[in-house]
Amino acid sequence: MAAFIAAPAASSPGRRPRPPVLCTATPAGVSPRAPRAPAPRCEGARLATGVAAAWPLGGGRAIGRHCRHRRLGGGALPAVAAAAAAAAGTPSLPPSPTSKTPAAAGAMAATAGGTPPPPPRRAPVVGSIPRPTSEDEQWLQRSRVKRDPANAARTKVVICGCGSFGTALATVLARNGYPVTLLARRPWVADEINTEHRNPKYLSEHVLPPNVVATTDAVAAFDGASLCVHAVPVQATRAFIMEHVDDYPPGLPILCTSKGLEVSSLWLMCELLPSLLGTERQYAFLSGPSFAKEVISGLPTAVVIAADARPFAHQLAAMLSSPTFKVFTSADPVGLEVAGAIKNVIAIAAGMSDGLGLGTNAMAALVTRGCSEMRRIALLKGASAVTLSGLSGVGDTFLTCFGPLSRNRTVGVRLGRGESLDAILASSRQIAEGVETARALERWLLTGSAAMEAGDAGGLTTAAARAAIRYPILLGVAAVLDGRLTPRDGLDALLAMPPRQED
Ligand SMILES: NC(=O)c1ccc[n+]([C@@H]2O[C@H](COP(=O)([O-])OP(=O)(O)OC[C@H]3O[C@@H](n4cnc5c(N)ncnc54)[C@H](O)[C@@H]3O)[C@@H](O)[C@H]2O)c1
Ligand SMILES: O=P(O)(O)OC[C@H](O)CO
Repeated sequence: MAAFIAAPAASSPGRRPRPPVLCTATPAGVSPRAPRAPAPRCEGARLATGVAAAWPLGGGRAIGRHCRHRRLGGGALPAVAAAAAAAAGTPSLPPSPTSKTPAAAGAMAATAGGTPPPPPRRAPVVGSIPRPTSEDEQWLQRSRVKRDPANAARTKVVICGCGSFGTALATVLARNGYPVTLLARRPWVADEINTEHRNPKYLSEHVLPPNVVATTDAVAAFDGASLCVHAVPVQATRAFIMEHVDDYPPGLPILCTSKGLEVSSLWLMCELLPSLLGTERQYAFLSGPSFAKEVISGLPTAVVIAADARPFAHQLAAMLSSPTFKVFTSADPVGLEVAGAIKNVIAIAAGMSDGLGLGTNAMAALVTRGCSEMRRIALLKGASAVTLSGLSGVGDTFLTCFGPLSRNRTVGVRLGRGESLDAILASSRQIAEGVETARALERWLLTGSAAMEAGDAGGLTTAAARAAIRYPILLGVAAVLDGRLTPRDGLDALLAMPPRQED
């Protein structure tokens, strides 16, 4: 890991984006403090607004038509995203309630009851993800060659979130030779990791490699780090980052593993993190079928890392890859994240079906139709269909819906057997992200850009009526979690729906 990405060259409309500029300044690997190239221009946003303005962005996020401001309906610059989305005909998520920008406030007023925004004029663009270029392939080769033990030993990784997945990824990285520091919340947890080489709260039966250490001191944890792995649950992320925001070294790249939609903003992690930690750093997102327990046990696992800047994804893939941990790369963080969030909600539904004893036919139908709902939302958000059929899409959905280790599935099974949600959550120490994500999704589907979705939905005109037809499983899970429906009534309502053309 001797080189890292400084910034891509600006692209012009109609021209093929130029390859990212590489910074080879630091032999110790990813340097958060390396001098940066001039900020690129965000062509997508500039074209969309028709103004020759420029926004500073880090990494490869501003590459022509792949600009994240066009694809995302929120993020660090909601006004820009909304303008770009409107011009491109791509719906956007409502801005964060905490947003301070006047444009965002206006957009919120519109969502809250003013004039509704116009429906999109054309269908979202699908398949706009770039193909690997020869430069990408060269990078992949170079990255593989670079993972030599001496270099790894000088590349410190800090992991935020000392739970199951943080601990499992710490082990993967440490086995590859990287020194890892887990940022723990409790001193006794850090002490036991340092003295006994075990995480006493999560996966405690596993001995951690000696190059995994822990601390509760954030300044010490971040000091000298070349990469930060974010494994804090989605709903705790905002508070966690607000607490430590001054401790993050400028430019420290982030690899996020959390899956879900933040309830307060309705944002994905690829929108939330840059809004909290700024756009002048690289972000990548890891997902795919990967139970922490199997990862730490060294059982074969394959995941995907997505980043707007492909070389960054390649570098991270090289850091994490091993014979039992295969890392594919993608340039579609939005697709990966939408799928990662929604599969947890589908898994709750699958669990309910199992808990009710409805059999495998029902389960397969439910999961398949759940995937249709996932696909509809992902395409609305500008994701690639390829991502949805990949490891982070159906791959992780299969694992979570059918795998006995899934916490989300377990919540569903217990609901189906008649336990209350409060009792289930009170008796579980671990996070089931699908619970809060289901609530966020319901709000987004009823008030957000999905509610604006144009097209034929049986002549129904209200957003709620259209959403009920298009997203019966996702909305049904939210209603059950909220106590408005029993699992039995929810599944009966699904069965009572008239058959229609499969889509
Ligand atoms: N466990 C898995 O198999 C797995 C696999 C892939 C992805 N993920 C994702 O990784 C993320 C983390 O999941 P996990 O399995 O590690 O969860 P977990 O329940 O095992 O642990 C959560 C960790 O977050 C910490 N935490 C909670 N609130 C916090 C706060 N306010 N500030 C700081 N830390 C806080 C807890 O102390 C704990 O260390 C989730 O989004 C999950 O979907 C999990
Ligand atoms: O245990 P779950 O339901 O949170 O699922 C874990 C991971 O997301 C599997 O990839």
